[in-house]
Amino acid sequence: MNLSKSLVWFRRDLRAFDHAALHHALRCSQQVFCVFVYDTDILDGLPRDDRRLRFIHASLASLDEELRRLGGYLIVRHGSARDEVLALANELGVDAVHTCADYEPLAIARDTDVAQQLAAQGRAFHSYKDQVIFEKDEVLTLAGQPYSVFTPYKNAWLKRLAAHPETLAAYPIDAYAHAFAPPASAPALPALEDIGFESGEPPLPAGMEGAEALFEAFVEDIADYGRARDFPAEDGTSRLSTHLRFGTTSIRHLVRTARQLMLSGAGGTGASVWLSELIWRDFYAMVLSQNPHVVERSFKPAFDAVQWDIGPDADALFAAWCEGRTGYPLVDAAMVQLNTTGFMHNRLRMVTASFLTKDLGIDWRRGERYFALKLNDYELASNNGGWQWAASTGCDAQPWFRIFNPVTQSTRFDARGEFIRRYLPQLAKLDGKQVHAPWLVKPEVLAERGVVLGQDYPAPVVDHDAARRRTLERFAVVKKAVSV
Ligand SMILES: Cc1cc2nc3c(=O)[nH]c(=O)nc-3n(C[C@H](O)[C@H](O)[C@H](O)COP(=O)(O)OP(=O)(O)OC[C@H]3O[C@@H](n4cnc5c(N)ncnc54)[C@H](O)[C@@H]3O)c2cc1C
Repeated sequence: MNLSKSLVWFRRDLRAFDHAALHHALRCSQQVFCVFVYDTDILDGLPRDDRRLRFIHASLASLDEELRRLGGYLIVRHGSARDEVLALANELGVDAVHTCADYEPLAIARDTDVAQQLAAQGRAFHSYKDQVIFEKDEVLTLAGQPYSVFTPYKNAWLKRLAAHPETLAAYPIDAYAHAFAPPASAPALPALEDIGFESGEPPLPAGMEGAEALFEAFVEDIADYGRARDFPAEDGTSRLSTHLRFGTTSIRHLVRTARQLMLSGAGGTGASVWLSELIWRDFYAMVLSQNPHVVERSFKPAFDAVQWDIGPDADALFAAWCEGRTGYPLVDAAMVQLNTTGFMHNRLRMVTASFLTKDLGIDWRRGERYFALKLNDYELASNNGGWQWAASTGCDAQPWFRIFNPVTQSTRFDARGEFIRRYLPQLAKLDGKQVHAPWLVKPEVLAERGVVLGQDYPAPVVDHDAARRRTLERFAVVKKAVSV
């Protein structure tokens, strides 16, 4: 390719290092422009005070600064992304638009549309793999089918990486920076208020430097990750999910580092456990791209026969779950963490998703949508995969007869109740034994500790054992249809 002018369209790849589309555009063009669009097709459905917008806004400032250091700049537009990109491509007279591939069905439809309209203007559209290590059908079973179980997928993924180590090679930018179009009359980046959102601090350190600071701190303790990652009161995980979601870090950089730590022995057992988590991310991206029906329906069609509870009682239980009023402290503390910070620890995502579907009998799609609204790191593939796993409707799912007991999970993973007390101060005076199931504590003892059930903290909205029996009945419709 030998192009005169190119436009790089940034979406969920807000960085200026190890960036596939930027690298290719710079290499093959004489002049490269960069754009990000605050896409009204996505933003119109969001609340005006959205933590993710604050993260994006801060990350764009960091991206623009880095692009300027390299000799370029970022153009930021607000509108329907497909219209804005087409208009800008026309305005600048570029030969091609370059992007990093997105595997979500709506994004694929948008990109196909943009590619067609660009073609009609005589311009090319190039899309490059960037957000995962292996995409689409790059890792298949020996029979040429997509995997539906994680462990064999992971083994095949590792085998493919061993055979193709060049997959992890970084896409250099600096060496080709002379091709950046200089920032002649670039307007300042718009403030969040200019696009109808409230401004404020991002929910976590944003931008490339925010990601790198988190990663460096995490690597110090990565050896202990295999143990620490299960305890929500500990700071035992990387917290990089939001950065991976918006591409302020590079998945190749993370995998390369994890592998180096494994090879050198410096990462103990933790580095390989952490690498597995990154492979889960690729797995769910693959599942979505190979099975787009999961967006609306169960991965396993037989599970569409499950009848979830609906009606006013189910609505009231759903509201109690959303607001952290179920009377099960670990579930409630987790929901308060989500509502107040936009983050929820992985163990608690499993516990709360299991509770909604198996204890309250509510459709996983309602929970999935709530998480989508609240999570800073929300991404369709991992969220859908996680929910279908917990609801037992997905690939490699938790079998429906293994139902998390919210009290046992609490005593096991928050033994001293530290996490619960952090998010439910009304239970702060209960000791490590009482805090997991306050309804089992004598009312006079509770009262001494400042808690009246039903007043300071709710009584449980369901009885777990009875709910468990109802769930087993609910799943009886699929018992014969599938083998587990
Ligand atoms: C019901 C449910 C919903 C979820 N929704 C999302 C979501 O919307 N976005 C999201 O990024 N993750 C989601 N996860 C996966 C996981 O909970 C988060 O990735 C993790 O908690 C993020 O914290 P961390 O960055 O500290 O993770 P770490 O433990 O440090 O893991 C490193 C990275 O590996 C990836 N990862 C870890 N666990 C998983 C997993 N189970 N599936 C896929 N990728 C994983 C993430 O990119 C994560 O940042 C969901 C899990 C469940 C059970």
